[in-house]
Amino acid sequence: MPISYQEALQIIQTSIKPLHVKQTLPLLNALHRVASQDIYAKFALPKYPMSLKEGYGIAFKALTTHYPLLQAPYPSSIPLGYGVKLSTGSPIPEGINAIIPEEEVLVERENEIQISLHVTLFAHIKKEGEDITQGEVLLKKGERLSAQKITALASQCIRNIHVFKKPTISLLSIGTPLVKKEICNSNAMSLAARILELGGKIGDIHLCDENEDAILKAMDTLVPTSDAIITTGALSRNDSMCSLLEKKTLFPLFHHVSITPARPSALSLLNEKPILHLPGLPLSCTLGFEMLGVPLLRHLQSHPSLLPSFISCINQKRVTCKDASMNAIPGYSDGNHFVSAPHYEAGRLNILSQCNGYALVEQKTSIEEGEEIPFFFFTYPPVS
Ligand SMILES: Nc1nc2c(c(=O)[nH]1)N[C@H]1C(S)=C(S)[C@@H](COP(=O)(O)OP(=O)(O)OC[C@H]3O[C@@H](n4cnc5c(N)ncnc54)[C@H](O)[C@@H]3O)O[C@H]1N2
Ligand code: MOO
Repeated sequence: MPISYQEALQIIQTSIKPLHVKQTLPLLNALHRVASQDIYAKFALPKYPMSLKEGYGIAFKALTTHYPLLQAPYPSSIPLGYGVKLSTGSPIPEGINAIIPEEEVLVERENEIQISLHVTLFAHIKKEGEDITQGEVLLKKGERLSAQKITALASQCIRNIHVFKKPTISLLSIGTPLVKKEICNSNAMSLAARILELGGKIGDIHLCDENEDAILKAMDTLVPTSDAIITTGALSRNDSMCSLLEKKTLFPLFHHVSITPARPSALSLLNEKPILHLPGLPLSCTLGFEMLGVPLLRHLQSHPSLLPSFISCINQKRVTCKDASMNAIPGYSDGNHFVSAPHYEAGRLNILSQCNGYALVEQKTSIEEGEEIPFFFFTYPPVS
């Protein structure tokens, strides 16, 4: 009896330990890595109020249009009715409460400006701490370092950050036709590329025949140098991977999940290292990885949530679901609408290259046109 998808996720969360191995890296080398501690702002930015325009700062005085200009060094506070010349980014002297951009000045002389009576107080002034306040959290433990997050860290002169070690994932492709080179190992390359995209490292990629001894031997070789292993293939009834799990030679934390495709998937532990077993059929393998491998990788990297973010999309074309299990339906979304891939049977190989994500639906016989469904982008937020 397969367990539900939610139960499988819960088992990943509760039975697998996140890696929690920390390293310190220079900021740029840490791009896309997961922070292992909160990082706080050491100081406020800007450090002082600054002008956002080339022009003049004035200490506004009602009904005044002529402002004599003071030269630096300024008095401790600019008296009402006086002005100073300022550049973009200049600190604003005490007492200045409005900026007049130079193009709005009516008459510009060396010692005096003439402006209109209508002045907007505090316009074009960036306040102290408006960008970043002292003590503010810039990056949270578990958050991934993006180019956008780097802006804030670099502005604080932070050069090195503490991140979690990348999980090293090894792949074991099971199949005699693979060993005999009758078929090319597209599953391993596909998973390896996806693991790299998700911030993992690839350990070894091994091939082995569909026999129990060969599988166990290969796993013994891979375990010491890997944080986790993914096997593909030989999960059909009576196949060697399936029987190793059924006999509990490899103790399954779960085996058979109520998901479509990739129902025969399993998770086991060998020397405390997680082994995810995915089917060999290419689309079952890749979508099984999205449903179970992505959460495992996120968990190993201490992500607070196992599933990536999703958006709600309006289904554009009726889709029939295979059964009531959690169905992953590959397709394309423009951010608002969803269209499923035309044919996505488990054995198909090159479907996902025309998709940018998948919808997840459970307990449904069909998804009607106009129905709202959750959609997961392969890369979130989507690139291009
Ligand atoms: N009688 C039944 N048959 C099947 C059942 C069932 O309940 N009763 N379950 C089906 C389900 S569900 C799945 S999923 C698959 C699981 O298949 P396997 O994991 O045993 O797949 P393999 O036999 O290893 O491979 C099948 C096929 O896939 C291609 N393949 C395999 N590995 C690779 C690779 N690394 N790169 C590229 N392509 C690969 C290849 O064409 C294999 O021949 O079982 C159903 N059957
Ligand atoms: O994993 Mo299978 O894809 O349910 O045919």
